[in-house]
Amino acid sequence: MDLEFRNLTYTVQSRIAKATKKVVVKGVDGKFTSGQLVAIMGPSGAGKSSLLNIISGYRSAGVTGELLVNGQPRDEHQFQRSSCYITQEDLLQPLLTVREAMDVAAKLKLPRGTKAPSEEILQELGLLEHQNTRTDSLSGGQKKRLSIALELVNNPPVFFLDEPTSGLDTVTTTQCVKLLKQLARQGRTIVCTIHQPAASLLEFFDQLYIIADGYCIYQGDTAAMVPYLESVGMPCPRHHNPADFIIELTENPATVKLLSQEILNGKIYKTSKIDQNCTEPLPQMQLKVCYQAEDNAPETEIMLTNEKCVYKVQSYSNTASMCSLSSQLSGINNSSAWMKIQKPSDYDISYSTSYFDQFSILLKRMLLQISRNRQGLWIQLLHHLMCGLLIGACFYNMANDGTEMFNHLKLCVGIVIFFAYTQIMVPVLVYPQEVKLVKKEYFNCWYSLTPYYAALTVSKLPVQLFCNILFSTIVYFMAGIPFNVMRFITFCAVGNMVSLVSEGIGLAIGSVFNVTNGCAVGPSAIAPFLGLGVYGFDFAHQIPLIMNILMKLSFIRCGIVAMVLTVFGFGRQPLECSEVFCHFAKPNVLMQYLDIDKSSVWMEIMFLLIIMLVFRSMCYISLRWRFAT
Ligand SMILES: Nc1ncnc2c1ncn2[C@@H]1O[C@H](COP(=O)(O)OP(=O)(O)OP(=O)(O)O)[C@@H](O)[C@H]1O
Repeated sequence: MDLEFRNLTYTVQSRIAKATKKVVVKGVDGKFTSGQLVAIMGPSGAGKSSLLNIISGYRSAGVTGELLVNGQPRDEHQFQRSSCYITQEDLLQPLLTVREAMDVAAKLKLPRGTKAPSEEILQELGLLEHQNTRTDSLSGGQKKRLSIALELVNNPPVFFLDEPTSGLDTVTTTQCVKLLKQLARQGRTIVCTIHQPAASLLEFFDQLYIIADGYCIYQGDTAAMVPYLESVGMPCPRHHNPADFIIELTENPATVKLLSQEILNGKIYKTSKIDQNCTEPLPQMQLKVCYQAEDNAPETEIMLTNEKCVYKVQSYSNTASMCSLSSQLSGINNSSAWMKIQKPSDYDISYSTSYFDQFSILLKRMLLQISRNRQGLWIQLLHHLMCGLLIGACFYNMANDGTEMFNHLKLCVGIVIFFAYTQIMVPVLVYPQEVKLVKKEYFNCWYSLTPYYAALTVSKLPVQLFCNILFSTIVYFMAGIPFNVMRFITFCAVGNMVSLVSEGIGLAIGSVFNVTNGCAVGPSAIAPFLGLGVYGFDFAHQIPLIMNILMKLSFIRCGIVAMVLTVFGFGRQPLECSEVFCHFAKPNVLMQYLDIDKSSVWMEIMFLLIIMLVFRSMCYISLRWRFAT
């Protein structure tokens, strides 16, 4: 696939000062041809990653200009299916072995029943002997190769890599670039950003695209760069690394301007080969092209090129004959091109697997990861056990004492606050990192967001429900709440609902913000709900209307009301009274006093359900929004 971009501009807006705009990429042109290993180079902050993100489609907000594939305006969805983006950070699913990660990628990316080429790819990339190693135990170079291997599963023709050699030693860097060269030689377009490569490494790249201060200052064959610099009066000294030299030149803004003008900001391609334009097919070069379309491949690409000119099939419909004459071909100015033969019936830009398959594959993967996170499981279990015992001990055998009305309330409030605070912290702290990984997989068309989100929600339930029920059971029996099947079930259900709402808030925060100080953000997010929840028990008659409405939105209030109604409802007998008179011995007196006697536990649970759906929808929408930009 040939990639082309014209007049590409990328503008970012400061989040703090909205009026401040910065143009990061400034109206550049360029073309990356298939079968070539292309390096985007430039000094730090020049706009390399930004350019790569734009061309790959990883970033679309603030971008203007034209993006073309094989000379045609590109369809972003289709392009995403045929390209992949490998981030600078090695984003790999933790707690899986190399082989498991490959198998999951193959199941998600290939249609059901297709033989996964995992073993061949691992062999080719030198990872077969590490197939049983966990991804988090791999070395930097191995992680990079695994990132490439995962994307190779469905054999995309275009690879984008952001700084694939960063953090690697010289030997590993060379191995990595050699691998990329090999992939390019197999017919793929490989584009990567790279910091000043050593002279020996530079030779591996076929094409260089050099950017400085958002302008293109060189585009062309690697071998043509030194002669070009010489031709503009900037000869590279002998024994000097040309990559270092051109980067050094960018220190002077006037030189950047001059070089950018010379290359017409990327409109010109400098080549070391014989440069000859071919606009018409040459009759004497009539040739017959025969080919065999691969059965499983939705499309087959054939490049026709010789030293002088390159041809492309303009339109080709008769796939049955598998042959074509060069009279059907027409030359394209000054560029190499691909002959693209599509099998219309196989042409499909949707996912390779159904939503249900994606959901079940992702669910299995998540459950496997959860089950392997032994430390996390033990911490969660012990936390619920210890807190249950502690709260149970504080309110030991008080639940049936008519003289202890305020303790009854404290018990209900304490349980709700425990669930609210416990569940918000984990997603706030952990989810931002997961979002980056999910964005990579989503962008590379492994799966759709809906099955992912459904799997995420379901996968957390078993452990969460088990721990919550364990906590509720301990507190229920230690506090001495009289046993009643419905009361016990509702008691556990209310706790679980509060915990699910709280987790939803945590996910919504984690999906929007990359919070480094999540320990502060989690409690702060709960605080307004807590304030409104407690305010709601200020004997509601005197509460202004607006506060009345606001406090009804507090899930903590809903949780406390539901908990009180559960503990004192379901036909609860009058409490024991050890004194002459206990004002609150009859449960309905307490409920009247709290002004919740007309409330229904089922209504409160329904409110909790609605609030939970609102926050979980917010998380889903924010993920969609983040992934779309
Ligand atoms: N979202 C953004 N908001 C503000 N500035 C941005 C944003 N994205 C990029 N920039 C700015 O644009 C410039 C180019 O950034 P980019 O990351 O593309 O550079 P780079 O060439 O890849 O640098 P490096 O090699 O150091 O990674 C930098 O000055 C950066 O601060």
